[in-house]
Amino acid sequence: MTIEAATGESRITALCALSQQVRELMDATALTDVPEDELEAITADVAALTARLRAVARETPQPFEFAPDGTLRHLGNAVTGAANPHALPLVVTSDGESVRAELSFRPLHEGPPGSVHGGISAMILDHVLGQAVVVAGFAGMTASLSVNYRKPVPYGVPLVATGAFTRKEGRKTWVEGRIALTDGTVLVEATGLFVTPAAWLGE
Ligand SMILES: CCCCCCCCCCCCCCCC(=O)SCCNC(=O)CCNC(=O)[C@H](O)C(C)(C)COP(=O)(O)OP(=O)(O)OC[C@H]1O[C@@H](n2cnc3c(N)ncnc32)[C@H](O)[C@@H]1OP(=O)(O)O
Repeated sequence: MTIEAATGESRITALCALSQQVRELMDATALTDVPEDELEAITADVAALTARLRAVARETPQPFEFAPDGTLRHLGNAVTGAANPHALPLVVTSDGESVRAELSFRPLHEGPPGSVHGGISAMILDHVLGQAVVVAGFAGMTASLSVNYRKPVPYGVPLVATGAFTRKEGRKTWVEGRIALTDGTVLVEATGLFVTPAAWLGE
């Protein structure tokens, strides 16, 4: 490994650590009960930190790229990106046929009081289904996503998200998936249609 590559990876590690700290800041913000004067002091501190980060800034998040070990990564992705504070970040694995991710939502993700926002569940399923398309050997953009909410999704509880290919027709790929408790109880189900844009195929 060259010094230049090592330096770059070392900075990426630092960026991921910052992103994790910002997630903790977001969680703490959503749950804090400190008094108003303390809130005002913290707001000023955070504003100062924001200005320091913006001193040297890019226009887009970390790109989809090859990591030094040859694997693909997208550190700026809103769902999986370790360098994006918005991401859980979700870690999706595959057995070559389907995909799976273990996850746990946080109070920050609240929609209805005491449970997770339906849009957050849909976002996770959109991504898991998209990776199921890739594992099936295809690629595409979400054209439609149909979500069926069976039970409220709790936060602070271990969950499993899965996705799998169902069928293919021309540039259209259908996949299905779900978020379930670890005992298999299904909370949310989804089916998705992903379309490979003609331009991606050079058509
Ligand atoms: C091992 C390696 C690991 C690597 C690890 C990397 C992992 C990496 C995974 C990332 C996973 C990300 C998962 C998130 C994925 C998003 O979030 S994508 C963002 C959300 N989606 C979008 O922004 C899409 C916006 N829409 C579009 O760009 C275009 O409308 C589309 C969907 C590409 C279709 O455009 P198009 O190709 O021009 O469509 P068109 O030629 O008119 O239609 C083609 C066919 O699709 C049908 N169709 C098109 N749109 C629709 C629709 N909305 N509804 C129903 N049918 C439709 C048409 O009817 C037509 O059918 P046929 O006539 O062929 O039977």
